[in-house]
Amino acid sequence: MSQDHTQSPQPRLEVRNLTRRFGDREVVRDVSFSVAPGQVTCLLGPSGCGKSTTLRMIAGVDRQSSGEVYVDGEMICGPNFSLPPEKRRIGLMFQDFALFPHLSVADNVSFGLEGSKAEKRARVAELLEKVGLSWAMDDFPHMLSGGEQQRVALARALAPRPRIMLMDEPFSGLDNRLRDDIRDETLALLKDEGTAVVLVTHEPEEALRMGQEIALMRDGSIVQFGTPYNIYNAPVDREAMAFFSDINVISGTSQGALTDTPFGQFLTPGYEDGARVDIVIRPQHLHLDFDRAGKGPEPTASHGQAAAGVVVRARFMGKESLVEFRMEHDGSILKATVPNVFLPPEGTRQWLTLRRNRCFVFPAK
Ligand SMILES: Nc1ncnc2c1ncn2[C@@H]1O[C@H](COP(=O)(O)OP(=O)(O)OP(=O)(O)O)[C@@H](O)[C@H]1O
Repeated sequence: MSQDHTQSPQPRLEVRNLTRRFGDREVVRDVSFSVAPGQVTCLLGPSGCGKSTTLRMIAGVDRQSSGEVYVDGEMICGPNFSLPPEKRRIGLMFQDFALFPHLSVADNVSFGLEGSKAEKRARVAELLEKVGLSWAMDDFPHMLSGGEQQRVALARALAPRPRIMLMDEPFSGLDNRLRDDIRDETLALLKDEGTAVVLVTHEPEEALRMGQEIALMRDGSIVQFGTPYNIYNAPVDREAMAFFSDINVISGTSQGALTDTPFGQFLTPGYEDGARVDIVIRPQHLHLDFDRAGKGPEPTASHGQAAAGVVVRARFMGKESLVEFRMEHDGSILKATVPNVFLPPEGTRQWLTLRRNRCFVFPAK
């Protein structure tokens, strides 16, 4: 059974049970989700998981094997019906957007617009103002920077007032600082226009930053759907957790619904006696006990008991430092991020605790 990721009230875009087979391989399997006007849903996942194929089916440039797509409640493709791409009122924006080099910025934006000359001129002026490029109206694309060209492409995609915008890694050609600015501007503009957006990315930071909702995909299926907060803080499995950050794994064996670890006992309800379990935690939720080298802190309800490890590596990374420990109890390596410039010297012995409410229990791999 596929999960229903649709929501009320009526969504602008609704994708129901989309499946795409190439030969006997299902590259997209039973994908369902919906997007409200002015909202951004990110399709996030590793290369080859089926994100672009999903987008291509919504755009109408690829045909689904089964499933349906609705826009404002009207079916645009289904078992015996497929509206041609140009009739779908769907805007597209890809990484290798191509502006017409021989047309001015204004003509690029008005290309494909219908209506009187005056109407077109007004819409072009409105959009160029929104993307901050009124001054470049008469310039040609080669006279603009990469970021400016991207903004022209956005204005051009938005000019015909698409109900939906499909974006496939649209920002990956830009350098970091520029990318952050353009992402934020783009979001504001899309919201302002009330466009429903599906954004494909393989970068977790981009999805967390851009999406009101994230569909995490793996091997053609959505494995988790939710707000960035929930996807990050309540991962469905170990892979979903590891997709967003480094993880630390503390292995144990469940006995009487409890698992003993050097960090104290964890509740592991639902696991049979003898089942191997992994307690998983992100590096920022490991705490270092700075004050009492040599003598561990007392156990607490929120942090459990402390286990000792020796610093094997400490790296300064700007806002935070990453410290790696070799644990005394089993020689495993645990990583902790420390939110300041504190860099303990290699070889220092320290006590570590885990924030217990940030630990997840998953079946051992
Ligand atoms: N026309 C096709 N014929 C056969 N297989 C295809 C075709 N198009 C895509 N695939 C396969 O479908 C799978 C999903 O591809 P898709 O491009 O949707 O993935 P993706 O998640 O967007 O990856 P990327 O981020 O690398 O673009 C891949 O294994 C790809 O090889």
